[in-house]
Amino acid sequence: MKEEDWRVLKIIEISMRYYEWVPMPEIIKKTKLDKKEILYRLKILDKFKLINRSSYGYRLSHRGYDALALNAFVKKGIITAIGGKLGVGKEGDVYNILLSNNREAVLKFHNLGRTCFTRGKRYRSYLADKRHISWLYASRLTAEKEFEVLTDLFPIVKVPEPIEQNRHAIIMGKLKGDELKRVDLKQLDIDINKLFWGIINEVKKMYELGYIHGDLSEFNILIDEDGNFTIIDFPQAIKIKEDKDEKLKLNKLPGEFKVDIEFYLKRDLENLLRYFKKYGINENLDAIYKYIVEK
Ligand SMILES: Nc1ncnc2c1ncn2[C@@H]1O[C@H](COP(=O)(O)OP(=O)(O)OP(=O)(O)O)[C@@H](O)[C@H]1O
Ligand SMILES: [Mg+2]
Ligand SMILES: [Mg+2]
Repeated sequence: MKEEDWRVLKIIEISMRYYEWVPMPEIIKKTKLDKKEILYRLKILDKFKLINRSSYGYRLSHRGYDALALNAFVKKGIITAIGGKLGVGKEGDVYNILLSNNREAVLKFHNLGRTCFTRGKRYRSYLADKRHISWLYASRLTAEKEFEVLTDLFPIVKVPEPIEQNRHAIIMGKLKGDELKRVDLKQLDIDINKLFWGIINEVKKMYELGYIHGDLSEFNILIDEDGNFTIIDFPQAIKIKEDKDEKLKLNKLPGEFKVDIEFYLKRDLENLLRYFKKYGINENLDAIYKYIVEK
């Protein structure tokens, strides 16, 4: 791809703030290229499936958005190679990458709207007042959110190191190990009770820093063969203070926000208790909840 191809693609990206389908006259006006050249560039972009077209005009495809983020990382000299897919989540794909300092890392694309928007509710707190949200905007917002949370938590809490963010993509430190869900803890030479309390203590630290994970379960904790664990996947994290402010703005009684915090935190804890019950850990939800929220 040539510089002009990227230019046309970026103009389409920018114009999508105003158009569902960006019309040709707009592309001509903004790129200052002539129509013949633009048509040629669009053909290339179309060949790589970076755009979609209709009778109204052109728009960025999900792949096109991925390409723009990737190109930005490459141009900044951050990424030198991209490898295989590590995982396909409901909201995005995770790839192995190589940084320019030869360090391995992972790249996570947030792709909201590619699948259905069933998790929409969780995002409502920060998308509430933005009408007509496009997947483009929503995906970028969740990536920014996840990056911000990781930045606030790392390295105090055991989470991946945040490295870079661009558009809907974040680069973070690569972790060894597998999802708890896919590991048989009995096969590991570890103290399961210690692991459980280790995770609970991370949740407590997270809470003290003002966050609730919001989707904590055996799917979002990675563990290596030595029993070292890391908590991942933060786009839906709940910022305790922000929630408080939001509710106060809506003229709710101060007591009411506590209900939400308690609900989300207890739901996370219930997931953990359910998982660890299979390994003979029988702790009481209210007692653990109290342990986390008290100073
Ligand atoms: N920093 C990392 N290092 C190694 N592997 C990772 C890392 N981050 C994510 N993964 C892998 O990619 C998978 C998907 O990542 P993550 O859970 O963050 O994305 P998601 O799309 O939100 O997934 P879900 O649909 O489960 O919510 C993880 O389950 C894990 O296997
Ligand atoms: Mg996940
Ligand atoms: Mg997730």
